[in-house]
Amino acid sequence: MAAIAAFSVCSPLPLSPRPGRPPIPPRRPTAPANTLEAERGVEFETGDSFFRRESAVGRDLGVLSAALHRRSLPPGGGLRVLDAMCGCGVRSLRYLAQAGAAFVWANDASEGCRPLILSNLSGHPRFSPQGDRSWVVTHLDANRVLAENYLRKEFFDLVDVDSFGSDSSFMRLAISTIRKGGLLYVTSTDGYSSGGHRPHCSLASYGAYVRPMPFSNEVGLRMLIGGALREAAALGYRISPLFSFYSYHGPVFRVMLQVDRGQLHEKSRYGFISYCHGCGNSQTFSWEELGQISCACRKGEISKSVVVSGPLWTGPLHDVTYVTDMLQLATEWGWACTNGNEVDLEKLLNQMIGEGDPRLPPGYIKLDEIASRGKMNSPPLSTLINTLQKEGYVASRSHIAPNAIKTNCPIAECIQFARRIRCSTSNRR
Ligand SMILES: C[S@@+](CC[C@H](N)C(=O)[O-])C[C@H]1O[C@@H](n2cnc3c(N)ncnc32)[C@H](O)[C@@H]1O
Repeated sequence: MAAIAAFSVCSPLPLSPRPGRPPIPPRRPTAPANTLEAERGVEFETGDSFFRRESAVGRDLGVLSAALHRRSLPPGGGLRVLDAMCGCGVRSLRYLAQAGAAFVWANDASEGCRPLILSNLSGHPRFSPQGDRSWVVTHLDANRVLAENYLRKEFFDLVDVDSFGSDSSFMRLAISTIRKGGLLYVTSTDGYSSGGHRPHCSLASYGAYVRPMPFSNEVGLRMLIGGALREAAALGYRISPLFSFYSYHGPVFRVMLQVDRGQLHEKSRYGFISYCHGCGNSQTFSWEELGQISCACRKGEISKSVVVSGPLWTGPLHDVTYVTDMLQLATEWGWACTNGNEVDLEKLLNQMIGEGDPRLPPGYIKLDEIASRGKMNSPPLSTLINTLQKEGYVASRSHIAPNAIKTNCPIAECIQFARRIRCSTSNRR
């Protein structure tokens, strides 16, 4: 920390706005032409920056969360956002224009993005009527921006770290820079680690030894939450996932976490997931139970096809009440319906509400797996879900895999139900 402190003394970073400073009209620098984009009515240029149109839904979800958080702040407390890897600045712009942020710090290591970011933000006043700065743009390593704000005790309500690869090297400082009860929005594109193909890398980055499992993309989200939880605990904080989002464009794993002081209330939500390649069942284990598995394994009582990954987050992927509020806001804003290239947020958020049921264990089963294990054609997904629910099980779709179900019904019984559905359909023909 001493080295960081010394660094910050000679920092060229803008400090907090000085009271009474008069507003300076923004200068509009020139941005590269022909790269105009629009998201939910907000226009911006992308130039040569790293920009993915497919990430618009991740930005929509971030903006909805930021707006909900702004509503929860005490009167007079404006929303402060740190967009640590802003690219062309689209998120910063949307946090200002759509979520009503009072202040956004837009940072990207690439100085080449500067004209673009300035141009995109220039439509938004740089100073509030009270003379407070509304946004600043810097080009530093994300960790340095986080460290300098932390050292100056300048905290944020939302820190957005939209990184390439693993986000784990930014996690500690990002958590430290968040106001009590604030939000951390993190992204990882490390699909190899979540797929179980690099267990030593997942161990190094997230503290989890991950083995190949059929629901590896859900494991990726759980690995990300588990890694954040571990870092937070070391700093004396606890985190709770508000929503988790996987997108196959990348692939990209995003989680929105609420950060609070103190220990995790529910310790049983951090443990191990086992999967049996032989029978298809999965199970969760606490630290204590893991000891029993390895003991049983040594005695040859557990099939060799069982793999165990962890420790990971084993609790719900989403907070159902929170996602319901997001859906309500999306509906209020007219974002719930699909519009051209935009993702159908209503469908996505409803799927998240279904799969956030705390009674659902981690993992999902693809219909193909049910069909292949039962040696039959796949039953219709919605019919199987309805049947399982009528039989008293919890069942929902997964936003991660469109042809999969999440259920607390053991796979052998699922196959029986699927077989009955198939038989009754063919009898009706
Ligand atoms: C995935 S892109 C960001 C995209 C942007 N958030 C959006 O929604 O369009 C990641 C960005 O991080 C920047 N970057 C990479 N490493 C960085 C670091 N260590 N610190 C700050 N920025 C970094 C890159 O220049 C790149 O623009």
